Amino acid sequence: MNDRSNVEFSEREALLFHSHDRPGKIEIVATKPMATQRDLSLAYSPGVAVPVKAIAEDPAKAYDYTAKGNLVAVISNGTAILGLGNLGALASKPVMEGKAVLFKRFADVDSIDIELDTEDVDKFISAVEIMEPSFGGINLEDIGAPACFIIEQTLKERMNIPVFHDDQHGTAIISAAGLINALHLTGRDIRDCRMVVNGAGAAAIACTELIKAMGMPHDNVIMCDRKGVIYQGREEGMDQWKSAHAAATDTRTLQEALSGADIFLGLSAGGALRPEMVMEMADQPIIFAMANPDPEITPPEAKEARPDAIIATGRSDYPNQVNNVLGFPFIFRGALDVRATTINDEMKIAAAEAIAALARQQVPEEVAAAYGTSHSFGPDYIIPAPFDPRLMEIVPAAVAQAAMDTGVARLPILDMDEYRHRLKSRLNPTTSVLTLAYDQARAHPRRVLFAEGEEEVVLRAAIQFREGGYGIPVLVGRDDVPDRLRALGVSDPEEYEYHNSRKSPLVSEMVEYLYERLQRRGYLRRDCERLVNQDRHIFGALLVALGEADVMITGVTRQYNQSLGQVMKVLDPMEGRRPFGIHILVGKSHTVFMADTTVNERPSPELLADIAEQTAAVARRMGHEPRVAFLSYSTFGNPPGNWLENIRDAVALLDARGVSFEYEGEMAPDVALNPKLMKNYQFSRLSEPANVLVMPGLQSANLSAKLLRELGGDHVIGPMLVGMANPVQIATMSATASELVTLAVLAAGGIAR
Ligand SMILES: NC(=O)C1=CN([C@@H]2O[C@H](COP(=O)(O)OP(=O)(O)OC[C@H]3O[C@@H](n4cnc5c(N)ncnc54)[C@H](OP(=O)(O)O)[C@@H]3O)[C@@H](O)[C@H]2O)C=CC1
Ligand SMILES: CC(=O)C(=O)O
Ligand SMILES: [Mg+2]
Repeated sequence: MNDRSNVEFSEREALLFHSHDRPGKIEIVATKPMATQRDLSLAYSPGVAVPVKAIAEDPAKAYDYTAKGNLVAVISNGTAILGLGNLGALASKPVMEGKAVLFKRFADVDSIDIELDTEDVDKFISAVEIMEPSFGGINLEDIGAPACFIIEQTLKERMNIPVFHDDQHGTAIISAAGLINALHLTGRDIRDCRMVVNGAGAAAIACTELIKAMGMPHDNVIMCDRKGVIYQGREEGMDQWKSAHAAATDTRTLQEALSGADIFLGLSAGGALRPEMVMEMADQPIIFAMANPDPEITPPEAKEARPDAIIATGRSDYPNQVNNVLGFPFIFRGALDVRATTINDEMKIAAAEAIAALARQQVPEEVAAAYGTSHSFGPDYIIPAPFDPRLMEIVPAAVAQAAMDTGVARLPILDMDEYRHRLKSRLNPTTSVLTLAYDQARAHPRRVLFAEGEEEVVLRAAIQFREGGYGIPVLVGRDDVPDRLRALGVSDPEEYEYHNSRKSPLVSEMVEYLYERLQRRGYLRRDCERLVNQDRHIFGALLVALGEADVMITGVTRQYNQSLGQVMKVLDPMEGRRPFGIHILVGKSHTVFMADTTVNERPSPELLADIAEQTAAVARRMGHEPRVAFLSYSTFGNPPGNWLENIRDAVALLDARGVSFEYEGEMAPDVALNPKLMKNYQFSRLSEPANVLVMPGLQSANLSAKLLRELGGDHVIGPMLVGMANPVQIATMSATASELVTLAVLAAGGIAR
């Protein structure tokens, strides 16, 4: 299918993708149980009559009792399917289904595709306008110009929900965001640039209008269509929308128009821009070849002709994807959440600015990983990737705020911070659990020591930690730390504190400190000197011990137990505590805490009881009412075995201690977690499935945690080390930067203790 980009697939593969399993890309999933007769009576007749009457009395109640408020129709007649042209309503269905699933994937907006088999503008309008009761918003898609302008304008006037032609405004918003950053990088002022737009259809006209509204003078823009330059006085193939952009120019072809131009904006068809045309453009030309599926010119061709160019396409498999997918899910999210009556210009500009600003910030690790290479703001990264999780928090909030500021919000958001948290948790359950911890870390920034500052993943974590405002990173590393930070896109690496064990003035104090601790454990002074100079875990832990940092993060360069062993040469557990590890499993609707997954091989009854109490405390700190299950292969003595006494004694110890949470055991994991199986044990003291699982021993605990991490559907946080006097977190060797930041935040915020 395509041999030039870095993603290859065959036509067969594309067809199989769409046909395998269940044909197509969407299905409907019920949000209410449909298991019993009673459920059916409530969901349908007779129960359904109650909300019917309520809505008849007060139409706004439709938002409370139906899916309307989160439902968007993606509607097309297939007259301009991508850049493939007019292939009809039915052929557009795969694209419309695709848009519907993107709505869901990126912004948790429910969406359904509707293909209307008509090119008659009035019929199209009548069909859509009577759908208003069904939907919270209408996304028009792939309707050719000029019909699309009339359709959208009329529907906007007639409907009281947002109507948004994505090829026009979605594209305009994203290309404006990309252009803001490309101009920024090349030091240009929008008022002095010359731009050539190829295409004069839905997308091209809307993009040009927005860019002119942002300050580019009308006389600096030349627009071309299939017949060449749209000049003043041209009569052939014109309409009122093209005429509005006709230029006073002697040029007649795209090639002539491009001579000396700063910007090429392609919204036409694949292959329309040839390398020799690009050669004529100004220095550092900006080339947005946005036709889909094939751009006007491919990035390799453009780069060969002009190595100094900044190049963007509409595709995800090249750098700089300027595609409306970056916009429409998040724009509708914001509009739906305030029940906006429309999506106005202020909301569009707010979205463009928010997206542009995001690209100038440090790229999160999961995004860098998805790209397969590291990215920071520059010619190959002028626009965030659609799967950047920050889009979901930032863009809808900006759109919702603009809707409120311009008086089109029917349900204003009273607490914007709370709304942003809600946005994050819609997609990523981990973040809702962590939100408080992140807030806490921001409110009380602490000094966090990243002991393995020679590792790129650690540097990334330190950057994210600082840029997120979560605290002050302190790095252990050599003198190239600033250069390496700069290479990762940090503009002020000198602001980062780092300690080099070969040069640190603290070394002699550290050696004394360590020798004092280890002299009766078989260590000579010179052993201690060597440890301080050569072991970053020891050196890092000593920095914490001497008060240079509050929290320590390490673990990516060594096995867990080796890292822990070194750290414990320097730092102590809390008085009367034995450190242990917790893995936190975060699913779509549940969070489970599993312990001890990392430290104690055969916990005694006392230790099992301690682990239960302390893990319950962590669960509480993370907003969950703990229900502890002591796990075993056996449930209440069945099958009988030799290893149950420890667990029973631990349960008895909790009885004696009179703890304030539910606990029960011994029980198998399915009994602990499955409500149906639980019902077989009416005497059990757990009122609901357990959310704290105390494991009987390290073997089963560690391997369960690792299996779940590798195979399970849940997101896994941890292992989180608790019980140390100074907060220390030891990550796994496979940890990503985001995972390191999470551990740092949990430790700094006092949740992991
Ligand atoms: N990256 C993105 O996010 C998006 C990309 N697009 C892409 O933009 C393109 C246009 O889409 P849309 O505006 O919806 O479609 P329209 O049908 O509304 O407009 C197409 C326009 O392109 C012009 N055109 C077609 N071929 C050429 C050519 N070889 N040279 C010059 N002009 C040409 C047509 O000229 P004429 O008027 O003479 O017929 C027409 O003006 C498509 O390729 C689409 O995939 C669209 C939306 C978003
Ligand atoms: C991306 C898009 O909407 C298009 O190419 O039509
Ligand atoms: Mg489209």
